[in-house]
This record gives sequence, structure tokens and C-alpha cells, in this order.
Amino acid sequence: MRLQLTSPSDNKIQRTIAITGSKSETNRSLLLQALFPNIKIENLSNSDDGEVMQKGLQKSTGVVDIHHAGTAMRFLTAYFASQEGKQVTLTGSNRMQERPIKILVEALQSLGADIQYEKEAGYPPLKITGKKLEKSKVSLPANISSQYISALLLIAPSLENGLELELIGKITSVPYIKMTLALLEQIGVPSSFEGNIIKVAPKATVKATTLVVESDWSSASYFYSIVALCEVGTEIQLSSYKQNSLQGDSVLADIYKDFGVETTFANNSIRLKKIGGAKSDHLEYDLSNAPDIAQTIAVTCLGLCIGCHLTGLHTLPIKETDRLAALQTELGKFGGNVDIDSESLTLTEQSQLNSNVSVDTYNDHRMAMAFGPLALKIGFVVNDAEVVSKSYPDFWSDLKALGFVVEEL
Ligand SMILES: O=C(O)C1=C[C@@H](OP(=O)(O)O)[C@@H](O)[C@H](O)C1
Ligand SMILES: C=C(OP(=O)(O)O)C(=O)O
Repeated sequence: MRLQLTSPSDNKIQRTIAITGSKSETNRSLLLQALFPNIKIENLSNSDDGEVMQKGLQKSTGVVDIHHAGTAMRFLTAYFASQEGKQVTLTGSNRMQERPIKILVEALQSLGADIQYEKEAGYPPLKITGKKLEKSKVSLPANISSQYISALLLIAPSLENGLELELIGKITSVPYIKMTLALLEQIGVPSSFEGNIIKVAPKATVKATTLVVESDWSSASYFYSIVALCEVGTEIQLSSYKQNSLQGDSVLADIYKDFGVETTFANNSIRLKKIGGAKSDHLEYDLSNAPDIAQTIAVTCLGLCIGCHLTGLHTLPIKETDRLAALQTELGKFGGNVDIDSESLTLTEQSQLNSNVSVDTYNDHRMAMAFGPLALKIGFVVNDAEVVSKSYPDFWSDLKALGFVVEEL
């Protein structure tokens, strides 16, 4: 699906949008519910990633295909490896078969798991024969993806002796690890995270608990970008959000102050209001704790014709696409002058945006959604716009509700 995007006729938007549940909280909660069926979940994400996780958890044999969902791939690897009597081949999209999983597989194998590579060593698809995992201590590198760590922590309470992890190297995407531990705490599983050691206690049963999934903060980022690109006075209200979020991307409320966007928390919602301009024409952020908002911030800066230097982006090359390379190409089409290295991106301040651009999305929902707000500044075409369903299926209809003109070509 190719979409032509054009700015709303009124550049001073006033509107409320309900964003679906966080895919990260959803996929953790679903796994915990599979281990402890007395858990209930509210405000589940309606995303593809949530759906493939739900379907995957219902299977005991055969092929489980999780498409593009990194969390489902990593969390289900740990889940099936620890489930006696289940045997599956866990696979995903072509891109998923290029996303590394060796660190997690080796950690599980050292706990006693039976996992074999069906194609290339270190990558999905995996043939997993579930077993009772007898060991309870493992060391693993923590600088590639926090999802490997969360996957182990999620099954930890179901292991006979719980789990002790030793994390090697600089720990990346830390808030996602803390989210996992916070959800364990909500169902009454004690844990500790001190230095590079995480311990989780075993639990045969947990108390009946309802996990209420907060709406997705990464999805909220696109509305922060919209407000930043609109006139002073623009206001968008988003539900359902809370001030004490488990999601690290809630750092948006601080970061977008620099773009003149004020956040107010009230009645289970956030209100974003444009109150001024950007504080500088060159902004710098370390996003090692919030990698998923890098694309949003880069496009906001492009739209405002200001520069930025984003660091801590070492995980971007192994996400849905190589996001550093994809950003360089697509920002470049609008005239953005972008330098990248293995962990950072620098966009130079510019004077105007090129027209007649078609944005390619590389099977990456965030490439489509991050560029969406730019229509406020210049019309353009988005290719393969349906990719948004990975985390936020209603994205384009919500943009329409704000007055954006979204036409299928
Ligand atoms: O645990 C999670 O829910 C996630 C962790 C992050 O991945 P990395 O730890 O690989 O950076 C993030 O990018 C992803 O969208 C979701
Ligand atoms: C990196 C992402 O997802 P995942 O790793 O779960 O596929 C994302 O949603 O930006």
C-alpha cells in the first residue's frame, strides 16, 4: 500500500487519541499468563507482534511463525525451551532470520535446553525440544539486546531454583530489563538487580493478579513529533498513560521539552501542548536506554530544519532493518545531510526540505511512522505503509482523525 500524505488544512490540531497497549508489556504479560493462568490482562496491544505471541503460546508442536516480532522470537525461545513435552520449530520473517539469537540460545543451552539451528548457526529458525531446565546460574553478554535477558527473566520463576544472571559488558536498553522485573514484582515474584547480577526467586504459583497494560509510549512518540512540528497552541491528548511508567520511552516527556512540547498527566492520559520553539538548533541525546525513539527524534529535527547528534544507537543495525542506514538514505531524500557510524547519527542543520519524495520503509513500522509527522511540513509518499501494523495498526486512521490527508495511490 502506497500512501500520499498531505498536511491538515489547519496546522493547530486539538484532539484526543487512544493508543493501543504497549507491545513490550503485552508480550511479557502474555508469557507470564501462559506460565501462571490465574493472571488476567487488560488493554492488550492489538498489534501484529501481540497477535503472533498469543498464537505462538497456544501451540505445543509444529511450526510457530512469529513474522517480524523480536520480542516474540526471544521470549518464545525461552518459553518453549523450558516446557517439557512441547517441541516446535520457531521461525520468523526473512529479516528475523538475520537477527542474531546466539547469545540467548547459548545461555539456555548452558541451563540444559535442547535447541538446534535449522539453517544458519546463531540465527532462527530454531528447533526447540522443551525440557525441565535443571541449572539456575548463567552468564551472558548484555550489550547486544536486552530481550535475551528479559526472555530468561520471564521464565525464571517457573524454574525449580529460580535464576541468577551475570551480565557481561555494558548493559543496553536497561529500562526494558527493569520493566520485566517490575511485572514479575506485580505478580509477587521477588527479584534483585545489583550491579551486573540479577536474581529471580522460584515460584510454583502466584497470586491472582490483573496486569493493566499501559498504552505504548514508543507509539506516543509520533504525536510528540506532530506537536513539535505544529504551531504554538496545538494540543493532543493521548490515553491511557501514567506518570510512573514501566516503559523507558516515557523519557519522551523530558526530551520533547527541548522541542517546546509540554506534557501534563491527568485522568489516566497525557496532554501534549506546544508552548514554544526548539531550545537550540542542534540537539544531542544518548538513546541507549530508548533506542526505539531514535527515528522519531531524527525526523522531528529534519522537519524543524535543526541538527542533532544521537548516540547509543549500537542496537539499531539489528532491528527490523538496519535503522542507521535506512535513516541516512530516507532523511537524505528530503535533503538531510546525515553522517552515521556504528553507534551514532548526526544530522546537519539545513534550510529547506526537498519535495516529490517517496519514503521506503524496509519492513520497519518505525520508518513509516517516524516520517508520518513530516507531512505537516511537506507532502510525500510512503511505500508499504501497512508495515505500521507491527506495533500500531490504527496509526494511519489516527493521523486522519487529526486532519492529515492520507490517500491510497
Ligand atoms: O524488551 C522489549 O520489549 C524491547 C527491547 C528493545 O530491544 P533491544 O533490547 O534489543 O534494544 C526494544 O528495541 C524493542 O522494541 C522492545
Ligand atoms: C525493535 C523493535 O521491535 P522488536 O525488536 O521487538 O522486533 C521495535 O519495535 O522498534
